[in-house]
Amino acid sequence: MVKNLTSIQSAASRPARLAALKQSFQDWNSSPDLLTRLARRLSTTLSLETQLGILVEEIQGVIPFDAMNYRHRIARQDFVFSTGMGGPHRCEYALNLDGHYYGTLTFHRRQKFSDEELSGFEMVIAAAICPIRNSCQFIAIEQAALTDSLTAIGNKRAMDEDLVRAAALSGRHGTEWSLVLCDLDHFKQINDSHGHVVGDHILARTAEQLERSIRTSDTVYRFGGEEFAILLPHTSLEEAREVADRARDAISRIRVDGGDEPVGVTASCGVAVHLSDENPEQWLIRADEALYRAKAQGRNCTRTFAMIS
Ligand SMILES: Nc1nc2c(ncn2[C@@H]2O[C@H](COP(=O)(O)OP(=O)(O)OP(=O)(O)O)[C@@H](O)[C@H]2O)c(=O)[nH]1
Repeated sequence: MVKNLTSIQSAASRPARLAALKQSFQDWNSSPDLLTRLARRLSTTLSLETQLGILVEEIQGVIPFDAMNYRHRIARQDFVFSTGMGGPHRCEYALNLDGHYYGTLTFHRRQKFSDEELSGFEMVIAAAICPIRNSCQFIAIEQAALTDSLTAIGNKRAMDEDLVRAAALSGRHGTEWSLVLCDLDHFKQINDSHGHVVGDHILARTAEQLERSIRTSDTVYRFGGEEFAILLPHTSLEEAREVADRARDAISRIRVDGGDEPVGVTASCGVAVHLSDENPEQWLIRADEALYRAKAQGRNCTRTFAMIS
């Protein structure tokens, strides 16, 4: 109680400082100074794209340029931002902070940049690098939350998000979406006979093989222990069935060193094409029913939902 009273009294005895704070807030909020405004605007967002757009706007006001490009590889994905058309002269800045790299910024112009302009770029980049670092780290964390750590492909959360998007897009412009569920056969036996390390190697190789057997527009996920899925845009049920059979064939060729002998595995697949007005759960349930039928009918085969309805 006494302590609280003291702090209230000491706060009340500092009106000059409060007035200075108020003034400084007003200056900060409406500052004509580029670096203050830039730092304030960049700190309002964790979208790297929005930040780079702000950077373009603010720099253009002092140093004219014809094009700006930014590129960085974040969490195994290329992030590229480009604006304008490049000129023959360029200056390039690798963004490094505390020993970490946060991408490369390149400015292009028809006329050569002067030394003053070059040092101007450096000052602006020095003010922008911390917010850019924060956005890069945010993308990496977001990506990690959607990635399966053993196989480095999308996890269940990524699959759930993509299924919602796919169900919304399905049917628009005549787009057909198919879903393949792919479950390794008797995987428990592999773990029990050869150990979890061998099992883990098989899971990692399965993800590799699945990624190799699809187009770049298709996506592979590991959504359970030995359960994988492939989401296929612009793909009919019959085409998806062919993809599933190709994936099973690729999986059946996997051989992992199991000590005495190489260890192989087979997979069963269930396929369902998205029906109009169907929600993602209903779609998933139908693909799962087809998979259940593939398991029940001897494994190492593909079943489509159409065949069992
Ligand atoms: N090595 C390894 N095993 C896992 C992992 N996640 C789940 N598993 C194992 O996967 C096995 C799945 O077993 P079940 O669900 O009985 O399926 P199954 O033996 O493949 O049988 P069917 O699917 O009916 O052919 C279990 O033994 C789990 O312990 C993992 O990350 N690594």
